[in-house]
Amino acid sequence: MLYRVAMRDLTDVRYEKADHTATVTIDRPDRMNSFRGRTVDELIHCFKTAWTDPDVGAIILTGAGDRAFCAGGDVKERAATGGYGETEWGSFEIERLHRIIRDVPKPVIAAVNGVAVGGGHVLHVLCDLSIASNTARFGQSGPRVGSFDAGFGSAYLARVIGEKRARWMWYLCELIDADTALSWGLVNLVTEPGELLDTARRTAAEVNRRSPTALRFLKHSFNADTDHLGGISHLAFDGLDLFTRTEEAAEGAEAFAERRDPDFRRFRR
Ligand SMILES: CC(C)(COP(=O)(O)OP(=O)(O)OC[C@H]1O[C@@H](n2cnc3c(N)ncnc32)[C@H](O)[C@@H]1OP(=O)(O)O)[C@@H](O)C(=O)NCCC(=O)NCCSC(=O)c1cc(O)c2ccccc2c1O
Repeated sequence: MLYRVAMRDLTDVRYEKADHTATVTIDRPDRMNSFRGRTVDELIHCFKTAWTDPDVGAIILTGAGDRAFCAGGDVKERAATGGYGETEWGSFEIERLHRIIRDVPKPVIAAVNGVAVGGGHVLHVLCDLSIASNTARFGQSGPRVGSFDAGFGSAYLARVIGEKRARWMWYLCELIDADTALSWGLVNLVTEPGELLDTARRTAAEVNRRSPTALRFLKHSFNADTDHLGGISHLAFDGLDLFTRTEEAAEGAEAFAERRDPDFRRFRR
């Protein structure tokens, strides 16, 4: 079934605007703010709304509750259905969301209020700035649950924190804490949990005092240096689409849903 996203129909995401700052909140706390197809469509809708609103100068991305910023793709949905559910156009638009976060000509600030893992970790990495609660944890989990992000999610991450650390994150699938993330340059600031949103709003307010045209050109120029990774992402998402239909990927998702360790031994080549 297809549907059209409209602001009044948002179910998975909240959109608020105050003091020239748009706050986009992933609102699925019972699933650790993981995303399904509809969540991604709604996020795109909110980012486009903020992009085209001349009254908005900066955007904050955060998660509902105090446990999770975003736990990536909804693995339970994938284990049950093999996909990420209904979408506006029948396609899972995560690659478009990545592009919009990079391309929107306004600074995007991640307020990481809890765990940022898998595709949720990629979202904060793509934001211009990241501010974390001291309870936040960060990691990649694809090789544990039968997935990967071989474009911005790996190569751009390596650009941000260095090759060894990025490979460690992807190969071991361990979570790191906020202080380690700060020391790796993965986040800009760490705050007390209760001060996170105020700090993000204050940062957005500072950004809003700067020349929007200068910021727009700076963002594009920062991006230009790594934009070729979009081509790799494109290739990798097509590869991931094929991979998620395999028994190996299903073993990862099913093991997560069944709360057991995956057994990938039979897939070694
Ligand atoms: C996030 C965790 C580290 C949290 O651990 P913790 O011990 O604090 O909490 P629980 O494990 O007990 O979780 C609480 C509750 O939330 C449910 N939950 C957690 N994460 C998810 C999720 N991703 N999807 C659905 N549900 C989730 C969990 O089952 C519990 O529910 P109960 O009902 O049992 O209480 C830890 O939970 C964790 O490691 N989660 C999995 C993280 C993960 O692997 N994410 C997905 C990676 S793959 C991905 O993100 C991805 C991204 C893409 O862009 C894709 C694009 C195209 C195709 C595929 C893609 C893709 O796979």
